[in-house]
Amino acid sequence: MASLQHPQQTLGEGLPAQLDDAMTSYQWASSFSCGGSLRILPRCGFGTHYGDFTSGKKPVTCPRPIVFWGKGKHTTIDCLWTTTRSWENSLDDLVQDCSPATFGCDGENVFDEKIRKAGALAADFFSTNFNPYDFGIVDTVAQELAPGIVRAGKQPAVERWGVVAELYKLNVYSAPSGMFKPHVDTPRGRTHFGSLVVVLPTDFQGGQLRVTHKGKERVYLDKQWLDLGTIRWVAFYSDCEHEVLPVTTGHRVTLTYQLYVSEHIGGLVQPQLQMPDSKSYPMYRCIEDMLASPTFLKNGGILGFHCAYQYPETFEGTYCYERYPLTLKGIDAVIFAVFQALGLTVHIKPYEVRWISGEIADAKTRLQSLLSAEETASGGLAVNELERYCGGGYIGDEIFGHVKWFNERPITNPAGAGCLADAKPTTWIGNETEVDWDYSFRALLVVVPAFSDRILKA
Ligand SMILES: O=C(O)CCC(=O)C(=O)O
Ligand SMILES: [Fe+2]
Repeated sequence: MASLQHPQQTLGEGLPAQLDDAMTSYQWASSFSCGGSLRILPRCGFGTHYGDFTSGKKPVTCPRPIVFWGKGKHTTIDCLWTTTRSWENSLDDLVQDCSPATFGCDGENVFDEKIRKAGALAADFFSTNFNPYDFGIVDTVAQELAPGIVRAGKQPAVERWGVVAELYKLNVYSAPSGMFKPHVDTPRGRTHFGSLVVVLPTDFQGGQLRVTHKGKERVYLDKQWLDLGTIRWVAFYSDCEHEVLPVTTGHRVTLTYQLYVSEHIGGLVQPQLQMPDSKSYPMYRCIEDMLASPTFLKNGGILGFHCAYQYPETFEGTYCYERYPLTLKGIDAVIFAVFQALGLTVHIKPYEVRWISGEIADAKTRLQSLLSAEETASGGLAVNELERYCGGGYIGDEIFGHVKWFNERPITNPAGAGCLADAKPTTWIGNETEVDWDYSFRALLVVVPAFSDRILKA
């Protein structure tokens, strides 16, 4: 019996539609990218930048960034520091020592200046004094994008989780036409979720970064003239399509990092960092009311949510699923967290779009079907089969035949389609080729007991 009763319970028919609305508005308001800036403050004499953090009044500043590369070469990157530095190399030296940047396309690293015009130094060919951990950048990314608002429930090891930023490349996009056409970043493993771009303080124009997700667009780095002498950074979910617009003057020099969720970095992330209370999401109340309604999936069944984002997947199949909750992004993490907080089991199953065939019912019919009383014996069997998945075992895709879908199946990310239509006969480009990992969709499969057995956690 449902332990929670709300007045809305009698309005059973409208409840799925309310949840649908709450999910839509959350998606409109939620982040798939974030960014910030950091002022460079040259130091004279003694003293550190970190000491200032305690005052709470001064903005966080950072020292001039220096890049070291080649045999003893180095240059300080600060366009406001105009004095000639005879003891250093110039920015032009750095630009010249970069190799032409490639991108991944159909399993190969391809060089094609119609898609990407840039220079690159791989992380093992340079070093820098700039460290994004020092200025709260990684902490901010963890708070804004961290999929890890969800802890993987039963595992104590997951108490310490956090975000790791792995230095990947130095890139230079130079005038008159340095750019990178729309693409998604190549997935690099199960816990990979995003990309961080740090733009060093050179003087350039153009070179905005455009990131899109489900029709929403954010443009970063579009106010250079205000930002001379600052380091700017942008982080985004790497399955979201993005592009670097043409650089019209100067050199745009960036450090790029791969963002991973990590469970074992202890000191870097405060274990006491709280996940938001699941009850604070508007979806919580909708879901609670829906489950408390006797008309909602009366005889129980598997309620399916198609995830809004795509996730790295490898050929080995759907094992190691215990880590999946840590990497859920945005609304996907919220839906997972809410059902889990209410005491229901939620399984995360990757799939390819072609596995889930058939017509997609319109929203009204789909939501209405959740309130109809039919379906059952096979629903019960499927629930039992799904429970076997609990121990990390494999469950076949037949399960999808028993799922009652809440939302519509997503369409494949059209990354690069626009530019590649002219350039190459393919539909997918990444920032590097990668044969072992691909983006796949995921479904959240919620095991909903029959109303008579439903006990919700308060
Ligand atoms: O430099 C940027 O703003 C983004 C670069 C990028 O998309 C990439 O390196 O994959
Ligand atoms: Fe990219």
